[in-house]
Amino acid sequence: MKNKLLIIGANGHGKVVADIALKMGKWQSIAFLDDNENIKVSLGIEVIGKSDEAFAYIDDCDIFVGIGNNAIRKKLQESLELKGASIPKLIHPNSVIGEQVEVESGTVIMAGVVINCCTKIGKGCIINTGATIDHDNLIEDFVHLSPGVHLAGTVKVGKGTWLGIGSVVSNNVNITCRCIVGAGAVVVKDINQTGTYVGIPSKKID
Ligand SMILES: CC(=O)SCCNC(=O)CCNC(=O)[C@H](O)C(C)(C)COP(=O)(O)OP(=O)(O)OC[C@H]1O[C@@H](n2cnc3c(N)ncnc32)[C@H](O)[C@@H]1OP(=O)(O)O
Repeated sequence: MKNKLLIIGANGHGKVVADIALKMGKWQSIAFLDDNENIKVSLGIEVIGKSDEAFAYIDDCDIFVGIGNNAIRKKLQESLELKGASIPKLIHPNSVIGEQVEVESGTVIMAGVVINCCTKIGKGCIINTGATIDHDNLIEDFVHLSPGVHLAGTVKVGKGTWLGIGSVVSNNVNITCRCIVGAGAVVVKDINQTGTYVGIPSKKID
């Protein structure tokens, strides 16, 4: 771990990420990179360059990708990993993490999240505000669980899948890779085909 943190992305999601990093109190200084030249300061934190400048900071800073889009976050994090960057995990002090929970690098766990025991969360995930993940879940890399998502016990969410705000998944359900589950959907059966699913019970629309 280094004593400076660089966050790529100074927009809405990046700001929430920075807020969590501030509350963790582990870094002496925090800065942003963002490709929008019009953003000079965000949340009172300076934007010091563009995202492709991140590699110049690898020796001095921990680097975290604060971008909500799963595919873009994956691409950036994997290119940083290849260059040997130190990528932290960010865990809000007001989240509740059970015993034998594993969380990998580049994942952010936001305020009010509850993760019950024996769950594994991969790298580069977003576990957004107030989501709950019950026991024995497997959340693969670069998944986004939006605010207020609830996963029952023994759920598996495949790589790059995005669960929309307030969606719910019943126990023992598997969702495959790169799916989108719409806001408020209820998933009661396995989703084996990549696509977009909405409604109660959820049905494929795309
Ligand atoms: C902190 C943060 O902000 S984190 C981000 C949180 N944001 C979210 O969770 C947003 C989740 N997004 C959604 O639910 C979106 O509606 C999506 C991704 C499922 C679909 O978006 P699009 O592909 O643009 O689909 P579109 O809006 O054209 O809708 C297609 C059809 O599905 C219906 N539909 C779309 N979303 C839903 C939904 N969540 N539940 C039920 N029906 C839905 C639409 O009414 C439309 O039906 P119609 O053809 O009969 O008119």
